[in-house]
Amino acid sequence: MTYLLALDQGTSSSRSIVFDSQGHAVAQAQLELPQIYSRPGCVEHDPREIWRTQLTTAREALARAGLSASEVRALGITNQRETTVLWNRTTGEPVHNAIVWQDRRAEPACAQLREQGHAAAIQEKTGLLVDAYFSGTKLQWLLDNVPGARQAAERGELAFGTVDTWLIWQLTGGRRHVTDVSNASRTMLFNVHTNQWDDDLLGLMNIPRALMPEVLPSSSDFGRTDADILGGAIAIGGVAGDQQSALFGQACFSAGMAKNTYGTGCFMLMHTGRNFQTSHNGLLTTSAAQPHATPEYALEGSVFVGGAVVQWLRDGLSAIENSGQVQQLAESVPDSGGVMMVPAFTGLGAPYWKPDARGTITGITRGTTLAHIARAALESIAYQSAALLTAMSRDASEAGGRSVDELRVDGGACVNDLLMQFQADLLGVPVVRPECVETTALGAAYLAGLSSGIYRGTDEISQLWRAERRFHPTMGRERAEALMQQWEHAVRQATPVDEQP
Ligand SMILES: Nc1ncnc2c1ncn2[C@@H]1O[C@H](COP(=O)(O)OP(=O)(O)O)[C@@H](O)[C@H]1O
Ligand SMILES: O=P(O)(O)OC[C@H](O)CO
Repeated sequence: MTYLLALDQGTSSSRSIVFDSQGHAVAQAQLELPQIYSRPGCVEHDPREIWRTQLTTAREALARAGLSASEVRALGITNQRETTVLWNRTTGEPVHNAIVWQDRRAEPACAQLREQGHAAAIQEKTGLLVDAYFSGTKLQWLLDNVPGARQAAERGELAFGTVDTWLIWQLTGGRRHVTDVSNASRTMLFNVHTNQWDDDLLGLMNIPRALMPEVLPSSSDFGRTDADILGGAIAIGGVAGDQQSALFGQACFSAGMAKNTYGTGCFMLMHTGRNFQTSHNGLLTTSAAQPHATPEYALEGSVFVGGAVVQWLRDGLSAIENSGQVQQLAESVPDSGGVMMVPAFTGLGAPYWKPDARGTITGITRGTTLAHIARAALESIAYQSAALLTAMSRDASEAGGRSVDELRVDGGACVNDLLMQFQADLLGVPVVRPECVETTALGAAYLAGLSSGIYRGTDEISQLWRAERRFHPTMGRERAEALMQQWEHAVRQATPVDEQP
């Protein structure tokens, strides 16, 4: 049997999974990553902790699988995206904590870019809406605020990287400073048409080019691990940002194929093939994981509060003791009894982009019980995701592309059958849960398997993808559309008057 090791460095934890070449998880290990909330609106990670936790889990996963490094054909890396690390090339020491994707400190720099009228050109080149979410203005902040950083950067002494780049630097003992196109596409510094760093964008954000890593296709030679790190050298053959990696792990390789990950938030991506499509419906365009040098794209939308609404039922309302109980409670009533919940705890993300919206529960009557609220909470995950799919379908049809005919799902909350059935009902297309829901890590393993010759092409990977359960829509379209209208009405109620259209 041939094995692949996937490193999955997420926001809240570092995980490593050993897969066999058939895509079955053989062993895994996971460690939590400490979050550092230095000031309101700021979220940081210690880059050394990122490395320590990742390395520990990689060693543990290999030990649990009973494998030595020489029995692993290749290693793939997938990671939380946009999170920005800056370090000294000679000492390998970070000059500051990593600035995490959720961190809002770069908003003033983004406001300036918007006021100066650069938003349209940035969207055209990068596919992104100008926002503090992306790495470019985070890096600009570090150069402007860490004493001596700008001068050191101009002397070529520093290196910038997203988390993949930082991990590869560590794994190769500082010999490789590289990233892949899907991670580069989240920096707001990368031209997704030419697959090159963009000098105009680097100039706009005042970033010396000497800081930037080499960009490679997602399935490439990213170097070999130092022999003493994992007990032998392993080829690093695949790298992708976590959402693009999940799209790859779900075998969504062609236009119109889409996946939704139901974690703390929800991330929906639809492949658009080789067509770069600018969204007119509140979505981002991003580089898909690219096995070859040819650019491939996806539309992406994110929901800030997905499974987190279930955590709120558990921790905020004490309505359940663990997330698994939500289904039983919600199923104890036939429907939400007209209750609608909009979990805009931190505003609303795509496709609404309402930062000042706040959570609301509407439609409460004397007969409303906790079960109705639990059901409405669960349904809110599906409503938000349905709004994303509607936006994607609009974008696709405006561009004359293929619309989605099934939605592949993964992430912690996709185990909830009630949620998946309601999702299918709202969408009017089947929702399909694969046998392996570890699709993020699996995507990175597949990318590594391609470059190391285990798979001849993506067709072979498509053959390995297997559905565990298919949820077919059973609700009439009229009813589904009426429910979506009620949802949109509830969204307006959750939105401050000055943000309403
Ligand atoms: N049975 C369930 N029904 C609904 N939500 C669930 C269920 N089990 C877990 N969740 C939710 O899934 C989320 C965790 O999923 P996970 O993919 O591990 O998230 P992340 O990668 O964002 O940390 C939590 O928000 C949790 O509330
Ligand atoms: O680490 P996750 O799963 O929360 O994903 C983070 C995303 O990549 C942010 O864009």
